[in-house]
Amino acid sequence: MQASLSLSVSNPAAIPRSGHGFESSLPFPSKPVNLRFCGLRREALGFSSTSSSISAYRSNRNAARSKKVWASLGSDNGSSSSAPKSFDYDLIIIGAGVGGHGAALHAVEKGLKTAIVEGDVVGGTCVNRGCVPSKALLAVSGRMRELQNEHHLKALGLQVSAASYDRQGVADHANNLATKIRSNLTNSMKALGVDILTGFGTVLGPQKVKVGKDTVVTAKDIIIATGSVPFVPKGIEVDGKTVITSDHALKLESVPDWIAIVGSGYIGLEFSDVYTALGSEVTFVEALDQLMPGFDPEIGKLAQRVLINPRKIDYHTGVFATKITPAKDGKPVTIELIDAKTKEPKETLEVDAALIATGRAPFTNGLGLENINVATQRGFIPVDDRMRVIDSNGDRVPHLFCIGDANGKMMLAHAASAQGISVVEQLTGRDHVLNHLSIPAACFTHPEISMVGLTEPQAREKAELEGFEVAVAKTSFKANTKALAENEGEGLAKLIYRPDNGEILGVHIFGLHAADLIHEASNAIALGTRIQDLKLAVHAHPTLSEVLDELFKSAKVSF
Ligand SMILES: Cc1cc2nc3c(=O)[nH]c(=O)nc-3n(C[C@H](O)[C@H](O)[C@H](O)COP(=O)(O)OP(=O)(O)OC[C@H]3O[C@@H](n4cnc5c(N)ncnc54)[C@H](O)[C@@H]3O)c2cc1C
Ligand SMILES: NC(=O)c1ccc[n+]([C@@H]2O[C@H](COP(=O)([O-])OP(=O)(O)OC[C@H]3O[C@@H](n4cnc5c(N)ncnc54)[C@H](O)[C@@H]3O)[C@@H](O)[C@H]2O)c1
Repeated sequence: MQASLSLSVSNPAAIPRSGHGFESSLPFPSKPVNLRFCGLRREALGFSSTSSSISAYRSNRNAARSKKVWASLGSDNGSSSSAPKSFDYDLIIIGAGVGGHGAALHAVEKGLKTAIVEGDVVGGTCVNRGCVPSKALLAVSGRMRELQNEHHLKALGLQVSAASYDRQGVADHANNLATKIRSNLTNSMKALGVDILTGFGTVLGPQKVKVGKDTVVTAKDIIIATGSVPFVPKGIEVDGKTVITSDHALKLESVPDWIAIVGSGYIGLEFSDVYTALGSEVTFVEALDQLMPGFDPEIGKLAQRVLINPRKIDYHTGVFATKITPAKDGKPVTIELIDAKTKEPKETLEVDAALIATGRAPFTNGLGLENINVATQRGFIPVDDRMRVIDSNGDRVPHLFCIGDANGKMMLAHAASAQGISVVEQLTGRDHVLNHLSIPAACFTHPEISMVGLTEPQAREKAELEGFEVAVAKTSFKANTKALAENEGEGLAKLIYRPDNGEILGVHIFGLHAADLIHEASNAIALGTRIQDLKLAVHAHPTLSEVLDELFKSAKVSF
């Protein structure tokens, strides 16, 4: 079940094929271990290393609580002979992205003495090169789109003279937001007493981590949360100017007149929204037979009608971009395409720029996994459903967990964080298995797309295998007062469910604020709430949430 889910989110075509190189955005210059880190070692020996009395109090309290935690863990997590007898920390997390951050905050809340190791900057992909700056650019593209839509403005009785933008101003908005959120994340960890150790982390052996060149720290448990980097297929030359990945695109150093976007998944689609709003023409190159192959097909079709067809976007599907050469000496970027099935050469495109959005590769190089007999699978660290790392013999590695993009289960920020929280729950005495089918996903285009659970084809396949019936209910945004008041009636919500017992199998939404609306459905799946109970829930009028109210009410449950 989980395997098929992870494929639906992180498309199989995007998973790096073995032997393909990828561009790492994490060169990790080896940084000297900072003073803060040295202080932590003193703390481990009984000295207070923090200047604030609150932190000192928390640290002592954590240490006291952690003794209890260790005692309560029993022998299940048994350690190998080379394992240390006492520990600097209860928990060390390698990687301070959103996954590591979520795990760290929950760990200190639960009383664990916690350190987080970061080789670059706090916040990882999401904060510095992902969710955060991309959503800042999308906030701009949403407003530009609205201000440029005369028909829409006229329907609201508004008149606005030509909208324009300052590229550097837009870029600054994205960069400033990333800086602000990075600082929030750092401060939240410091305030709660998480020790931030700067340097590249390597697993030396059971319960032992090297930070930077030669500092060794020990912990009862270790979580690997080292994330991912853009995956660039072999044959594509990235110069960072005319052939770029999302790492470069988020800096918005230019807005090309014509840009090819290779890959029509989340990154491709969101950037097509940004670039077309800022005036670029976009050409999609997609290996599979349809655009947006990861979405429910009906939602994908609607998205194509609204997000692709009316915009300055054309596309080539069923083709691989095999060779891409950056612009040079007045010559354009060239993109050689081959038929995805026959592998016959097709055409060569000439464009101003190309954005490579062909998925992400786990960043697990240099982690020292060989020291603990763990072999990666296409770079991903194998884990079980409790995020416990599995070694080359198929056995659990005691005290070692991996969360987030590095395990490849679901490459989303909130999934990484939820996995981290789930691990901490286990470490502090409460067994917990995260239901990945309850984790929502959203694409922040205008309008937005969101989903949770299975697509209709996946649900029908499962139903056939397990022998139950599937039903589908739909509601349109056209019948929703709030959406019509906003002149945003284009939208659909779709519910896939079991009519025999009212179980929700999947919900897909395309429309205004779809990313916020999905949580009623995802929480219902997480908590096991059935449709017959949701039908009785009350929604404020007039709100967009009534789209889901109508959706649940229109389902025919024979329970
Ligand atoms: C353009 C873009 C937009 C996105 N938008 C969204 C979105 O809107 N919503 C969403 O849910 N997801 C989004 N994502 C995905 C999201 O960013 C990732 O799923 C998420 O960042 C994964 O978190 P993580 O903690 O596993 O890893 P990361 O965020 O990648 O963090 C890993 C951290 O580990 C550090 N590290 C790596 N190796 C070591 C080592 N050996 N020692 C020390 N430190 C190390 C890295 O420097 C990094 O800071 C987006 C991604 C991209 C690229
Ligand atoms: N809003 C969000 O939550 C959000 C936004 C951006 C990124 N992300 C995450 O980041 C990850 C990476 O996003 P992404 O869009 O790069 O990956 P993706 O897996 O969503 O899409 C990659 C696309 O590229 C196509 N492709 C692969 N190789 C190709 C080639 N050589 N030629 C043509 N097409 C090719 C694939 O068929 C697929 O459609 C995703 O797993 C996603 O979860 C999430």
